[in-house]
Amino acid sequence: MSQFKLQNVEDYYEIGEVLGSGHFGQVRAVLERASGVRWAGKFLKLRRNASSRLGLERLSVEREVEILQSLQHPNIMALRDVFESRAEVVLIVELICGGELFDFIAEKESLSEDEAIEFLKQILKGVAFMHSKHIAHFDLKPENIMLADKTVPHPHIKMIDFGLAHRLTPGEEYMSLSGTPQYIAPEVINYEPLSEAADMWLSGLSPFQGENDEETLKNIVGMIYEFEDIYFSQTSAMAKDFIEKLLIKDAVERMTAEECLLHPWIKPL
Ligand SMILES: Cc1ccc2c(c1)c1c3c(c(C)cc1n2CCCN)C(=O)NC3=O
Repeated sequence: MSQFKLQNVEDYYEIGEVLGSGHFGQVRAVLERASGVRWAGKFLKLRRNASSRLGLERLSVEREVEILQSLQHPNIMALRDVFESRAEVVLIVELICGGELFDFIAEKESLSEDEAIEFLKQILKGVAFMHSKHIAHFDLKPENIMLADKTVPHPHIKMIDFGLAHRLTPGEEYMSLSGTPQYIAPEVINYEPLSEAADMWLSGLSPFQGENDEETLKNIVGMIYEFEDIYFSQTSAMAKDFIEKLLIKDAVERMTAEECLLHPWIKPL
């Protein structure tokens, strides 16, 4: 059982505004008293007892911490410190000020394929790194792809929220139904053993989006999608080939992150 710092987090960090919240608890801006450096604090409510449905099991928090401690990469949010009290664990993590990639793209008039490739390469390098350590994120979606600083000419990608991440042991089957409907892979919906390939199921503009979650899930399992002209008329054939090689139902046939980095759309000859 991992031991986190038992000191009061507020003795070391001034707690600031809420940046976001989710199933786990809240993310708040924090200021390190000794250095004046700004970080983010992920406040995770712990389950009070085994029968409670509220809060997180301590074991799942330990898993997230252990995974973050082994993932030091320029495109993955860094973990700095961990505090715990009776009711919560606080992860002190890198403050990522550039907002979500999704919003950055939405605010732009247009995004060229070259600009898209520049972002995609960073995401793929981070995913290839975590997969090289047999760690899968299992919740890669636009909200979890952020920018360190969106005011620079070439913004830097930071992947966040490893709350559903898992270290996969070769030969050990891992199933889960967690994830976000419009972005989860067919093998998750079918409750089949999962691998790093579940992270490679294209997320972003989901071509499977249905009227509701049930329809979306049916579209995914049935591989019912189309490159609607209103979105893809200006998309190159190479880009569509890249997408099609990711939207493959059989996880074994789907491109890996390393294979994506060698695809001619990403790495022209
Ligand atoms: C400036 C800002 C604004 C919102 C933030 C964050 C930072 C943020 C951060 C993190 C997470 C898990 C969620 C976060 N959120 C919530 C939204 C994330 N999709 C994080 O790990 N570092 C952040 O800065």
